[in-house]
Amino acid sequence: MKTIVEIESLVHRYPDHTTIEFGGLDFNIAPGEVVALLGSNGSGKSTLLNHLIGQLTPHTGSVKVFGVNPRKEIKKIRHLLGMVLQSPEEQLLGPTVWDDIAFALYNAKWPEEKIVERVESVMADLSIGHLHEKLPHYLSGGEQQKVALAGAIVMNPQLLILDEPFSRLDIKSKSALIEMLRKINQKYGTAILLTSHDLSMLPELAHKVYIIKKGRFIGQGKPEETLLNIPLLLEADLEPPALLELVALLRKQGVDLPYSSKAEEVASALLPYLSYNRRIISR
Ligand SMILES: Nc1ncnc2c1ncn2[C@@H]1O[C@H](COP(=O)(O)OP(=O)(O)OP(=O)(O)O)[C@@H](O)[C@H]1O
Repeated sequence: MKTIVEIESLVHRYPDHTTIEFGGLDFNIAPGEVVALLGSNGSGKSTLLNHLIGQLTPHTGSVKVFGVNPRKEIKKIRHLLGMVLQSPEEQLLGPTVWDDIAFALYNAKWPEEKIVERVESVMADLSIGHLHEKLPHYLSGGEQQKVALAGAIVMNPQLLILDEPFSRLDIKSKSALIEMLRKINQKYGTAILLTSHDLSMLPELAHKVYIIKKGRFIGQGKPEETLLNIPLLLEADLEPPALLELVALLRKQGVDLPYSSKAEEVASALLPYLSYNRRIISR
């Protein structure tokens, strides 16, 4: 299968000699794939993302993104990448929200009317149209995250890299972001790599999940397999979402439940079992 991201025997060494050896299962991303990288604090997620965008130099091993070494040739692939890193406020450089989001389009010399059309459509998708005159510096954390995301998707990247995209968002904004990422993925075939500790949001979004522990990829698969593998999640110090844990436990007891992070779906699959038992008890 064609891949757009590959790493091989990657070892990173920070100046203080903290060393992360990425290993275990192969890590790769195919065009149009939505990949969630899950791991506890310090497991190496941000380090890996920084290698993919050419911010770090491998101690040994290699990284390929769209077939090139991002550390050496980022200019060749920069237009294919959109990213929001862990401190989105550091990415917001325009004097106003509107300028910030439009920045890459002006740089790419888009005609003015196309720029206005595109920026307005992205702002509407993220429900941030009301912020257009605001100074990015004075936005709330969640608003900054959305503005940085708008700046990342405005050029229709082929790979969107998101470090903890849900961390500052309230529940309504999280669901809206999931919806939007799904839309971008389906409409434009944009591949997405995101990191998260919050597993409850992923079942509806990710095509593939990697579980990382201290640089080692210890699990990989479809979310419905990986996120129901409770021992694997616990081994990686990840908190299994309560509903998925319940589904996994009841499935082991032979109860036929769907893989879902929606309580209503699990509840309606459970109801027939409950009414069957109630009939037995009342006899
Ligand atoms: N600049 C640095 N200098 C030295 N060590 C670092 C540096 N940045 C990260 N590390 C160390 O590298 C390891 C991996 O860090 P990384 O930030 O990649 O983890 P993470 O999985 O993204 O964690 P989190 O979920 O907390 O963001 C940690 O042990 C961290 O202390």
